[in-house]
Order: sequence, then C-alpha cells, then structure tokens
Amino acid sequence: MQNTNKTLVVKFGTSTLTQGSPKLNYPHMMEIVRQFARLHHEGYRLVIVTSGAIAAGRHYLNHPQLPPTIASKQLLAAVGQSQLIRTWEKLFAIYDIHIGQILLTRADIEDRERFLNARDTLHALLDNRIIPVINENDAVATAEIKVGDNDNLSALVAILVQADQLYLLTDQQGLFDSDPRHNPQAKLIPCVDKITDHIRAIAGGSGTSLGTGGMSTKITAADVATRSGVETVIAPGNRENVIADLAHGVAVGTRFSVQSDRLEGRKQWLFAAPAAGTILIDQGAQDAILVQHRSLLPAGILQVEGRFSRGEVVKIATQQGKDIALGAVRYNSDALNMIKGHQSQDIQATLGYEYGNVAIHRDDMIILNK
Ligand SMILES: Nc1ncnc2c1ncn2[C@@H]1O[C@H](COP(=O)(O)OP(=O)(O)O)[C@@H](O)[C@H]1O
Ligand SMILES: N[C@@H](CCC(=O)OP(=O)(O)O)C(=O)O
Repeated sequence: MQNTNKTLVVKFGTSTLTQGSPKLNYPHMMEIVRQFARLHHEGYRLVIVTSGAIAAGRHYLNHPQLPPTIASKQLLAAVGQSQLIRTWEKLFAIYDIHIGQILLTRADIEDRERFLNARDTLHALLDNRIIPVINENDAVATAEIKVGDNDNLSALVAILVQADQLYLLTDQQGLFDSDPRHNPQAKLIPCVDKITDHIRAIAGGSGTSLGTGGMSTKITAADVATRSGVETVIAPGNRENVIADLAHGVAVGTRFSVQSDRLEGRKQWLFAAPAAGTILIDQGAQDAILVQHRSLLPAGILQVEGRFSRGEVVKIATQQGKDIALGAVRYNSDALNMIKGHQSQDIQATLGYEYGNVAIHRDDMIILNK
C-alpha cells in the first residue's frame, strides 16, 4: 500500500452528485466515499468541495414553485446544505471517518485576517485526520461577496491548503475541443500545458440548468490553481475508481500543468499588498530567519511600528533599520506590542487567546535580497 501525505482537493459538481437526476444520488456518493476512505487510509490529506445544496433543497421541498429571485436560491441552499452535509456525514461514518463543514465566501478568502483564520481551521482539521467538506455560503452570500461557482472556490481552497493537486469532477470525460453536448464529434484534450485564449474560447457554459458555469469556470479555476503551483485535472465523476486512479497517477480526463512554482505563486498572492508596518527584531531573531530559516517568534521582537491587523504584510527589519524580509503577521499590532520580547508560552496568559506560538510563520515570509 502506498503511503503519502499529499494534499488533494476534490470538487464534485451538482452533475456528478445527482448523476443528472433532480436529487442527490446516494449510491454514487457512497462510491465516492469508498474511494476517499481508501486514500484516507493511505495517508492522503483530503478536502472535498461539494456542490449540490440547491439541488438537494429543491428535492427536499418537493420542487416548490418559487419566484426566480436570489432569496429563493438562498432558501433552497439553506435547506439543501443541511441535507447535503448530513448525507456526507452519514456516508463517511460507515468508514469511521469524521468530516467538518466549512462554508466560505470570497470575503473569507480575500480578507487577510479571515484568510488566515480559514487556513488555520483547515490545517487543524487535516492535522487531526478530519476531512473538510466545503461549499459556498450561498444562504447568506450576496453577489458582491460571492465566488459564484464552486470551480473557482475549489481553486482558492487549493491555494489555502497548499494542495498538491485539484480534481474537478464533472459529467464529461474532461475538456473537449467543443461542447460534446452540441458536437458529437468533439475530441477530448488530454493535456493542457498553457491556458491560452483558444482554450478559453472552446470552454462553454453549463449544459444543464443544475450546473453553474460549465467548462468556462473550470478553465478559470485551473488557471488560478496552476498559477499557484497546483496541478489541476478535469475528470469524469462517474468513472469507476476515478479519484483513486488520479491520485495514483493514472492518466484520466484533462490535466493542466502547473504554470509557476508552488511557493512562488502563493507568495505572489500573499505579498500583492504593500507593507502595513515594520517589526524591528534582535540579532538572535535575525540569525533565526536568515541563517536557520526559522519563523519569527515574539521573543525576538524589539519594536512594532504602524497599526495593522492579523494577516497583513509587514516589513521585518534589523535594529539598524535594514529591511531583511516581508511577512504576513499572525497577530495584530496591538497584540504584538503586548507579547514582544515574551516567550511564546506566555502568549495565552498575556492576550487571553492565542493563534499559535509564532509572530510570523516561515511559510508566510519572503527574504529580501541581501
Ligand atoms: N469544451 C467543452 N468540453 C466539455 N464540456 C463542455 C465544454 N463546453 C461546455 N461544456 C459543458 O460543461 C458542462 C459541465 O459543467 P457544469 O454543468 O457546470 O457541471 P458541474 O456541475 O460538474 O460543474 C458539460 O456538461 C458540458 O455541456
Ligand atoms: N454552491 C452551489 C453550487 C454552485 C456550483 O458551482 O455548482 P456546480 O457547477 O454544479 O459545481 C450549491 O451547492 O448548490
């Protein structure tokens, strides 16, 4: 048996979970869970992004006649999400696997503090061998704060958890050179090395009233994910053993090669904003960062300049005022002012809460040219 600690994000479209019918297809979801259980026991860190809440809600309420408003969709999502999560929970319980529900919106990912909170929760679940099951928080999200489709949501989740691969499972074999629903001669494209305007142009909308976005949102998602170093595959959700086969390297569907180094891509994303402040550090912390490639602990902080929130990017500078690195802080400026110079084990007692023992984690830091 293989043993790995690779992180995989797997997105199931409504089309896969319903198998084209107006309700969740439990035997098919059971089959998905069986594959997940196998990979879970092989050591994979697994994340599900699940669609299907609106379809489940519509079915549960017996296909009610509702006005075509956003509020109607939100009503269906609110009812259906609990059906959906209960179904996943019951099926995973057969294998004694725990799941944890996370409902996100774009605002939870774009705001740096909420980004860190969501990331900490996801890592805590994964570290405890609990499978996060994620959907968009449709019941409350307004158009302005929505991602809008789960293809793009799953790409953002893949960046959040620093996934190795993202699988977008759908009702087609992969990306075709034109929509196979309209062109029976359409050919499958097995590999995309670069997402060009031509690739964008051949990806059409959803073929059904249940799906959101069709191939077009899958291509945008693949673009976002592969630019952050996450290999992405669009594959058929109803193919036997598809998830386990993909994880084990079998060529299925359309594979999108990574377009940038994982760390580089993630850092571009993290460090797009200008620095919100400066942290002056002592010689010990300077050695820890530059020589030992370690995180910055509160104990090494001498001075905090500027006002910033948790998650914002600040400069890290020496006592002499030389900028040596940029990093996203785990604590806001008020908190850092209280814990600077203190041992990490005192954080809880000093603040009354804690977000871990580092001020800036190594993974959230870039060293500036010396
Ligand atoms: N070039 C293409 N290749 C494959 N499918 C395409 C293409 N262009 C449009 N589509 C449509 O995209 C649909 C899948 O997207 P969607 O309905 O949103 O499914 P899901 O619920 O899995 O997200 C397919 O059923 C197909 O009709
Ligand atoms: N969040 C919505 C699904 C949105 C969506 O992207 O749907 P799909 O194209 O089927 O993946 C739901 O749970 O119904």
